[in-house]
Amino acid sequence: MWTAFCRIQIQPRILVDVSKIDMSTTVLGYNMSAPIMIAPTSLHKLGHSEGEVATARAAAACNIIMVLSFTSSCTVEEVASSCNAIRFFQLYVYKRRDVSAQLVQRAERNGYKAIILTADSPRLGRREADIKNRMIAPKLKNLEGLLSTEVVSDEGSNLEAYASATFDPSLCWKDIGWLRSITKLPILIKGVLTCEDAIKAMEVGVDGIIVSNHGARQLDYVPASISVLEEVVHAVRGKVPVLFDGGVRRGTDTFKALSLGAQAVLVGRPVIYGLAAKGEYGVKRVIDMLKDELELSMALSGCPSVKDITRSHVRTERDRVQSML
Ligand SMILES: Cc1cc2nc3c(=O)[nH]c(=O)nc-3n(C[C@H](O)[C@H](O)[C@H](O)COP(=O)(O)O)c2cc1C
Ligand SMILES: CC(C)CC(=O)C(=O)O
Repeated sequence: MWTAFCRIQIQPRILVDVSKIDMSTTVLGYNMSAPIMIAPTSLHKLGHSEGEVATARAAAACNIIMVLSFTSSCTVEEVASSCNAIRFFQLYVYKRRDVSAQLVQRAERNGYKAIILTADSPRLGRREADIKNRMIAPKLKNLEGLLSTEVVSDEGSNLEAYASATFDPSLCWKDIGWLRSITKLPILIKGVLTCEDAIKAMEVGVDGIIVSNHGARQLDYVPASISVLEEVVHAVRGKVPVLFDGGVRRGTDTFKALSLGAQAVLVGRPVIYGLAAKGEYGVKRVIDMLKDELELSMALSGCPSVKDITRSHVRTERDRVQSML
């Protein structure tokens, strides 16, 4: 993914008044200090004893939106009562639909503002490190009293065994209607990589799209998500917001994704690294670094505000090929 970002050049404009840089923006009408969000990642207590509560407090301190994973270590309620961060809730749909429905309804009751349906995981990808290390299955506090996620298997990845036992591989487009019937919250689909799926998502009436390849953890040989962002943006034609994740490590990466039409980026691994290193402070540092780098990139590109970042501020490989024809 990093090499895909490297292939995109930035085309700065000079002699623009950049004495003030405004990174603020909105997603689904919620204000944020910068177009950077926290991607849903599971089990934050593997990184730090305070888990998602620390992550959420950092999101609140930075005034950015956090997406809580369905497979979080802390409960929906614990995270909600820990701070005033704007939170979205990521959903996996289980074979036991009633369990997923209860989680959605708890999220709604506890002030989460949107449901992010992760649609790229009917099954778990073949994660060979997890198989070799005999990855443990998560004990999910959210599901206490609802469903046991303990899978007893002596070999391979217990995470994979857990996913096979619980995730519903029959989930399909018509089920967006089911999800609509159980919540009033906006629904965003995470895992779109083609314009065909972007069009289908709009046909079933989703409120937003997240271009993502799940951090390259699912299917090998899918494209780097940054390389398909633009075609999805074209297909969507501004009808719903398009968010982006995958490989954002620098402010320049955020700048490139915004130039190609993303409304905001989500960041996965860097947040977990910051959490593991220094808890809430570590996550805040990671976000502050990404914000500082974006601010400088905007200044040096002649973009005083997020809306000033346009398609003509980047040059992709396709642009270079076309200019040679
Ligand atoms: C350790 C880990 C756990 C993840 N857990 C989830 C999850 O529970 N739900 C989900 O939708 N995506 C999950 N993802 C994918 C992220 O939401 C995101 O798509 C991806 O990590 C973005 O790429 P980045 O890590 O390069 O920023 C996970 C990713 C990682 C690295
Ligand atoms: C528990 C897992 C299925 C969470 C996930 O989405 C991931 O590890 O990529």
